[in-house]
Amino acid sequence: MDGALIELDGVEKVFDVRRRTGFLRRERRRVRAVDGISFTVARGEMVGYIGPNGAGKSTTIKMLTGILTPSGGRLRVAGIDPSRDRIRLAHRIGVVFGQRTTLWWDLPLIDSYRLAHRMYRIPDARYRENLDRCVELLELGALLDVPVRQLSLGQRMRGDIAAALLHDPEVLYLDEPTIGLDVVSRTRVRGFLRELNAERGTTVLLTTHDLQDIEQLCSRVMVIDHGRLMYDGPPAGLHEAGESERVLVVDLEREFPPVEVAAPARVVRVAGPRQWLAFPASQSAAPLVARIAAAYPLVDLSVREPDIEAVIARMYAGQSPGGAGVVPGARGSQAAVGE
Ligand SMILES: Nc1ncnc2c1ncn2[C@@H]1O[C@H](COP(=O)(O)OP(=O)(O)OP(=O)(O)O)[C@@H](O)[C@H]1O
Repeated sequence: MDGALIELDGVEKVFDVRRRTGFLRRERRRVRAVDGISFTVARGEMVGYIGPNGAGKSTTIKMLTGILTPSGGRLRVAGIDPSRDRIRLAHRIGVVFGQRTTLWWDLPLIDSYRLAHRMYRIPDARYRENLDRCVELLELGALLDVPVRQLSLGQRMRGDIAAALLHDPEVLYLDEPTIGLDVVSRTRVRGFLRELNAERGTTVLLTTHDLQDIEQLCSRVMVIDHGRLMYDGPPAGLHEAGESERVLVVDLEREFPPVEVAAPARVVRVAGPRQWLAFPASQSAAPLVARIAAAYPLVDLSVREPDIEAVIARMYAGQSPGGAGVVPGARGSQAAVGE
């Protein structure tokens, strides 16, 4: 890592929204989608950017690509002001929006790549090399001649990731890259991103609703809510800051009273032979499982991860000023202000 590649200093984005409130009446509201965010991302970092629906994630990414102009603050990507120099920046960044495709719907996959080759004026040898590598690692070989509209969601997503990387971007923004993917596709996409980051040192900023994406890929995560940065630190600290819990579900041979386990683990639900035990997400499930298996006839078990909304809700509840990674003054922000 040599210096900051992404720099935000007090960045804001305010939208003016007109809403019909009656037959002839309209109300103007100002929505503060991003409310004074500051952070830097160093070259080679792989950072998660998470938050509940409407938190301001996509708005931040759109400002980082130059699609939206900030209402205030200072923003630089690779030393470039994105909204002023969008074309020059486009050669340095790659963008994947999980819910939309940049590929040509009716054309075979390879045609979108040929187009990128020309559009970005990628040297022939470099294009060939990058394409071969993406085709191999993302297993796209059999799909190159298939029209994009015939691809499954997972295949299309892999196709989109390759398209974003052909011009060797230094930064890759990924907006929900694993949304709607099955387990196999998700694992493949995560494996590829890990390799890309390790081998090429590509800086990755990833928004997702899947906490496992963050835990498996990122050494740093930022949480945004109501347009403000709530947390910036390691993923493990996220659980500590929010004291979130995982749930161990055990199936016993028959009905039992609530199983006896040591605090802070506790039984939160019993239904016939099945019992649900909550325990801190920062702790391993292994000792708990061992204890139950030693004392009860255990038939089956599974562990449920907390979702992002639950982690953030607990973070609000348990937020202590100056706690590890919790951004001071983050609480009490307002998403919208009236005029
Ligand atoms: N073009 C726009 N005009 C008006 N309001 C907008 C616009 N884009 C976003 N917003 C509002 O700004 C806020 C932040 O939206 P944003 O899409 O950045 O959230 P998000 O964190 O990406 O949410 P999600 O996880 O649902 O994609 C929301 O209140 C949203 O309604």
